[in-house]
Amino acid sequence: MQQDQRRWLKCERGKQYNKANDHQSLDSSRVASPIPPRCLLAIVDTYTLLYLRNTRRDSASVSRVVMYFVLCARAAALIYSPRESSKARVRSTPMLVHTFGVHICTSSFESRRLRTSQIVHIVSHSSIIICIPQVRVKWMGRAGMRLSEAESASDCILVVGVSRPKLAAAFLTVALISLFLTFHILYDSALYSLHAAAAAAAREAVDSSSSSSSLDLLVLDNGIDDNSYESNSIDAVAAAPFGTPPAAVTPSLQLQMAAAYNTASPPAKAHFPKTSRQLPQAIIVGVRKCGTRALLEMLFLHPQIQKAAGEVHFFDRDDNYSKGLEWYRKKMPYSFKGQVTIEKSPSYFVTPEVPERIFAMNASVRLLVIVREPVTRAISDYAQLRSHASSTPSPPTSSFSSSSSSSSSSSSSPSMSPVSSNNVNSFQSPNSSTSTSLQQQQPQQQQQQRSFDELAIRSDGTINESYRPIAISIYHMHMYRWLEVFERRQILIVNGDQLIDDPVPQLKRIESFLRLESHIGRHNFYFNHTKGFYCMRSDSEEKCLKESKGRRHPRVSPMVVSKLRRFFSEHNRKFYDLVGEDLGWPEE
Ligand SMILES: Nc1ncnc2c1ncn2[C@@H]1O[C@H](COP(=O)(O)OS(=O)(=O)O)[C@@H](OP(=O)(O)O)[C@H]1O
Repeated sequence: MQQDQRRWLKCERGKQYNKANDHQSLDSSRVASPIPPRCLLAIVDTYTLLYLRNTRRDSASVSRVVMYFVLCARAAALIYSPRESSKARVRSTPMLVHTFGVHICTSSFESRRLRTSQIVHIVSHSSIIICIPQVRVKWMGRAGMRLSEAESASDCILVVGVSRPKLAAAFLTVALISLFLTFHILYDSALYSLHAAAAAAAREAVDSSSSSSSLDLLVLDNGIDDNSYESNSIDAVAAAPFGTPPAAVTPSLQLQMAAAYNTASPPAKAHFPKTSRQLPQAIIVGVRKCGTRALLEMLFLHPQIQKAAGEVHFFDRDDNYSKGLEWYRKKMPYSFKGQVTIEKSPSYFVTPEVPERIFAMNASVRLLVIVREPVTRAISDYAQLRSHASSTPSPPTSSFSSSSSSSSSSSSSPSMSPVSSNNVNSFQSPNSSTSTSLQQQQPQQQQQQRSFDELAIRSDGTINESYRPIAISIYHMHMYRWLEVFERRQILIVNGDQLIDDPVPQLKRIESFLRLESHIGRHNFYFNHTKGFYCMRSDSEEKCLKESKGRRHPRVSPMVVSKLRRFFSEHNRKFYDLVGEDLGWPEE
């Protein structure tokens, strides 16, 4: 105790000394005598205190040796470069003390700054005690800084510096968050790689299954671009005049599709613990060529959204539907609890049975209907049909169905009322086409060689409403069926034209519709001038949709366009009334 008191006195004496010599250069002769020989100057900040507290002085660890050299260098810098700012030095000095093995004694220091010249002086004499204030060691008890009874009495240090617990806490928080994020990113990328590997394996399986078949019609893309599964099948159906049974998908092709899809499902074991395949809580039900793929990919930027690969066509194809919900569930991606699984199959929108089937699966499902200005959509549809017709080899045939026959059959087709039982099949996709033959594709393929103008406007100048690209664009004819089954609040109408021009506002609407936190923002997009569309950017990659999205449209005569717009204006108004939103499409 006596020793403690002596040390205390020394500190106090130093304090007195400082008071007396406030802002004066130190006179070493005046302070030399009462000072124990091993006392050194210490300028201690919070981190050093922590370090001092947690490191045993007698441990000869590598870090201690390294520290010794570092501190000696710093001491030299301090002594020989007095012109450096005192602030920097005050920060760098404390370790000196630790290395030279000094203990800490504290006192109620008065507030006062140590001048650079003083520090230099102190260090060069290395045997001075001055108690300098501005020590606010808030988070280390004073007891922790006092000498214990057992310890040597010869050491004492000067404590100068500023304790910064808040800064330390901030650093610690940032460090912890960075650690957490790093871990999260690693975990995410591992998850992504596993899924990618599963998808690649699935694609390989599909490739091999389709290449081994005699018909090379099926191109299944399990990833970003969807058109594959839909394109060949639905396009063929779409090419048919409205109201005629779909003709493109042969039984053998259907079998291939089913086989391909069976093999295409990712291996059941490729998933993380705590993930499972969920039936979709939200479905993009259409409309074809309105940006359904872009919408799904953009939504997939949201961490809470998982998307099904490709198009599942569960509800619109009887053969798929007959396989049951478990089959459908297995087509869904693995998801964590709380994530929303989304599927998109654009032909759901126009297939009469679909609303009730979806309702039977989940009465509270959320539905997204993306629409686009109807004439542009029809032209886009035509462009796709034409592109696929030209890339699909024509079977040898001499038969050719003239345009008038197609038109007349269309005009005599039943009205589009879906409640008519005759009409149920009119929009039915490939599942109902099992009785059709390959030959029936021929006129459709050849039909696509004709111009849009010819196909959309009959020779007598009337609109060919039964031409499928036109028929699909008459949105209210399909929409009302959905509203007979679902409440309006379960359906969100997405503006496909705006999604092209400026995706973020539409995506924000959807996030809120799906009750998800807002996450997707402008940082997720950049405009690709070559493509003429927005492309996506996430932490890991930048991605544009492939060429089949954003095709060059054929030239359509302005007269035909304005004629079609006039035709659609009344239908559009009916659609606006039905959904209670005016999408502002041009009427001329
Ligand atoms: N960001 C972005 N990049 C590329 N394409 C975009 C994008 N956003 C919307 N679109 C529009 O999406 C149209 C294709 O629509 P779908 O994906 O619904 O087509 S499909 O029914 O699945 O075949 C496609 O139609 P076309 O331009 O006629 O090809 C695009 O206009």
